Amino acid sequence: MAAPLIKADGLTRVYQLRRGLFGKATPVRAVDGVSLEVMPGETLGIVGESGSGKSTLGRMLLGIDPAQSGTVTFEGKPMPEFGTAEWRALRAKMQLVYQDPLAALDRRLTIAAQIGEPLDIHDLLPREARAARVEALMMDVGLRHDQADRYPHELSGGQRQRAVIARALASRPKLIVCDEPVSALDVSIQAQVVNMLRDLQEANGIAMVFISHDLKVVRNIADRVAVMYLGRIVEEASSDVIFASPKHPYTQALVSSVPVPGKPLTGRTILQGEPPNPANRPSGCAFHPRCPLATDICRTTVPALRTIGVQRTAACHLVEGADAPIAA
Ligand SMILES: Nc1ncnc2c1ncn2[C@@H]1O[C@H](COP(=O)(O)OP(=O)(O)OP(=O)(O)O)[C@@H](O)[C@H]1O
Repeated sequence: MAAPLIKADGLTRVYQLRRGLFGKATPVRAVDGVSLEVMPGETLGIVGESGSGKSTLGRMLLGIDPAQSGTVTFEGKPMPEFGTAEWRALRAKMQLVYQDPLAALDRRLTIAAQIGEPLDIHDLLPREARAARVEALMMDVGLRHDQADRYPHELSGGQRQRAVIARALASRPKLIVCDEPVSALDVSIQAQVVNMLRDLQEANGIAMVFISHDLKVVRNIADRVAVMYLGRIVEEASSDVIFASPKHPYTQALVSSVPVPGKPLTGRTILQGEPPNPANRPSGCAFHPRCPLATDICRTTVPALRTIGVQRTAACHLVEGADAPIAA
């Protein structure tokens, strides 16, 4: 079997949340013992409500946010420490695209200059070949030739994100982490940008971690989906399995809120209660205060992430058909 491109083992990140200048610091476990793998060319969707730790996990995978414990390996080697020469060299192979293209772009540089930046930083192409590569990248993402000399503020939000994606592709990365890449865009163009990303990722065999709170978008792009709740993965399976037969009550609630064209929204499971506060983690299963099925064990005992059948893992006491717990 092929080896994973990137592998995370037991990743944990704790922030100290301080209220006011002299307030007592409260530890927030933004990411709590997360393990995952992404195969070359595969797209892993990461979903969950705001504050579930998706962005922190994405940054940790790229080595931008350090782990308190746990490891990341890329192509079988440990992730070098952030900021070192080894880490910078590896950045050509792993890119980040996040929500706000205006913040990601330098407003004083033209679009063509910025798309070509990685080629210069990593010294990837002779000067003569650079212009042609930038032009090809612009075409790939659907930008016009005459937009090369424009500045970011002269483009629409969608065009800016296309430029950011072209820049991310310039160094021929093996992995792109996309953190809510279309959430800030007009709904009418979200699908276009997602379809373009999927086509480019498939054509170039790039692995992708696609972070989003929007399950409609994830369904359209991910091969596999990991569902996060309060810093932990609570269910993971292929996209088909997650959307056709979610097992964890949290996943069921998320999936049932996704509209399916031509189907009325009946039988929906509405998520009860407040979104969770990571600084105040409930005992037992962190989802139990909102879970319609919670029993005594859910209030007292943290459920282990277990394999369910052959294709799925889930962390829920009530899911049946479970095999042995996965080793922590
Ligand atoms: N730099 C930081 N300092 C302190 N706490 C942080 C920091 N970054 C994130 N957190 C906290 O960690 C938790 C997880 O945040 P994170 O942004 O990773 O979640 P998310 O699922 O991506 O949410 P969103 O979609 O709102 O960005 C939150 O409670 C957040 O407040």
